[in-house]
Amino acid sequence: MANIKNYINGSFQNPINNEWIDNYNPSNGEVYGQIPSSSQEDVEQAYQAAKSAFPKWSQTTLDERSRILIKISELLEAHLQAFAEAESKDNGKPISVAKSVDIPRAASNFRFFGNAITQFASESHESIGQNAINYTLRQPIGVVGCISPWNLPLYLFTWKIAPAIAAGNCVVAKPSEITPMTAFLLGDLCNKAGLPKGVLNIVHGLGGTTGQAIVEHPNIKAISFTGGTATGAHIARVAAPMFKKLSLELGGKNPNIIFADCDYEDMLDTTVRSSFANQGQICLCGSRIFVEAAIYEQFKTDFVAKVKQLRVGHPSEATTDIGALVSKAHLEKVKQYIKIAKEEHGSILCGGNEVTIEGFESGYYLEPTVIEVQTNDCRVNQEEIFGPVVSIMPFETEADVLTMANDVKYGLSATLWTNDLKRTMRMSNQLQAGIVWVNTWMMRDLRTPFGGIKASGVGREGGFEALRFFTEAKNVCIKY
Ligand SMILES: NC(=O)C1=CN([C@@H]2O[C@H](COP(=O)(O)OP(=O)(O)OC[C@H]3O[C@@H](n4cnc5c(N)ncnc54)[C@H](O)[C@@H]3O)[C@@H](O)[C@H]2O)C=CC1
Ligand SMILES: O=C(O)/C=C/C=C(\O)C(=O)O
Repeated sequence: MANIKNYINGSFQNPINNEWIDNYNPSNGEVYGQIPSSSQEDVEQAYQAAKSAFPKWSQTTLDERSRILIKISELLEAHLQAFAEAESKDNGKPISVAKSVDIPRAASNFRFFGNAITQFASESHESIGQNAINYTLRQPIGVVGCISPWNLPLYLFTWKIAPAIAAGNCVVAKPSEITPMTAFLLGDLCNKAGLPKGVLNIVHGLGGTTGQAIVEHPNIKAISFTGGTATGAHIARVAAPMFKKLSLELGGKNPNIIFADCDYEDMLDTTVRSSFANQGQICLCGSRIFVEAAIYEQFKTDFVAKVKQLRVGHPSEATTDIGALVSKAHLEKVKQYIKIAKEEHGSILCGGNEVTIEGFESGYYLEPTVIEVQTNDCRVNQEEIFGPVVSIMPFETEADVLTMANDVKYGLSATLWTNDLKRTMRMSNQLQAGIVWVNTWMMRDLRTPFGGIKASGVGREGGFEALRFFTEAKNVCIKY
């Protein structure tokens, strides 16, 4: 059994209440370890450790903070294989994805913010004619909370804790209880890299108890959260009256808009990826595909043919394109949407069924599924499914597709396929999304603002936006 412990004040501890949660391997449906079901007392201990570490860490030079973060990055790279195997086992994603995407990006997050903090500058404003100069300090907040989801476990966990620590804060962090393993393994690397004890504290447990205790803690002054929109709304209700800073990265129902003048083969390959990467469990996946009528039938034939070639298999097989979904409950949720699609008179063009993998019959496998819908105004097009399921439908005009793309409660990302520059400019301006990709998908530059509008969240992560979130601006005005 692979048992996990809390990482508090630089050491590994059992939960005070000695209560545990089973940890499942999605590839075979078996329990393979236990994780702490931490209580408010554990969160308080983590908070106290963070509070004690803060005076020194907040005064640690930027060079030293940078050195430690880059060292963590190097250690992650040195342990790539072990971390990728752990991530794949915990989450069900193909090991190839964990090895080429998740763990390298986690390492990049530390390297990026290790470098970024040395370039982070504050502003000054000369009050001309008033004999005064203003300068703005960017001070760390103190103890901050970071709560992350299960779809990109270490990738998103480190996307929060790296900027928080770089900016001089101390952190109480909680990974998803569904995928806690790599966050647990990270603690050891932090010690090896020389991160002072108490700067990062990792408390495991359920959202409604452990997560809730972080959000409710009166002295944890900022919360950075990624996860479902309903949970984000709940966190906002708890945290807002306490005047906490909030960064909420929530769900998406992203349009993938394909015009007839696009580079067809590039579009086709990328659309398969943007639909089904990570079993479709990425908030940025293009789950609503709109295709210009002139190429709709051709696209439908070619897309379905390519999707049928995707191999659903055990995550450890090099040939696997689609691994297991993250949990039994999530598999059931996604299957429920396939049922809803049929009730709504959608046509299942391919997929729609569970897959049994020999030797792993209790794993959570589902065929990649393409549903042809008649209207954007159906549940399959309006609600986040977050699995290997996409819808397709044709459109006639730019105005029509823009209306449909925006006619959804979410506003995270949008992808546009066209070679028409003026159309690109018009549509990029009008699409209601925090991120627009044109002729590409999920091309990431960590300096760029990342986040959504509408029900997709509040605030931006990435680059200096993240460092601004994790600092308080204080203006000093000096009259001379
Ligand atoms: N980034 C995204 O867009 C993500 C979206 N989702 C969506 O959310 C749906 C539900 O997935 P869940 O695993 O239930 O996500 P969730 O939003 O409940 O979980 C995300 C994190 O929040 C924590 N959490 C839950 N309740 C909390 C609370 N009251 N206070 C503080 N922390 C809390 C969880 O323990 C986990 O660490 C998915 O089916 C999917 O549609 C899920 C994961 C990521
Ligand atoms: O920062 C990125 O590159 C990706 C972020 C993805 C999510 O926030 C998500 O899928 O939840």
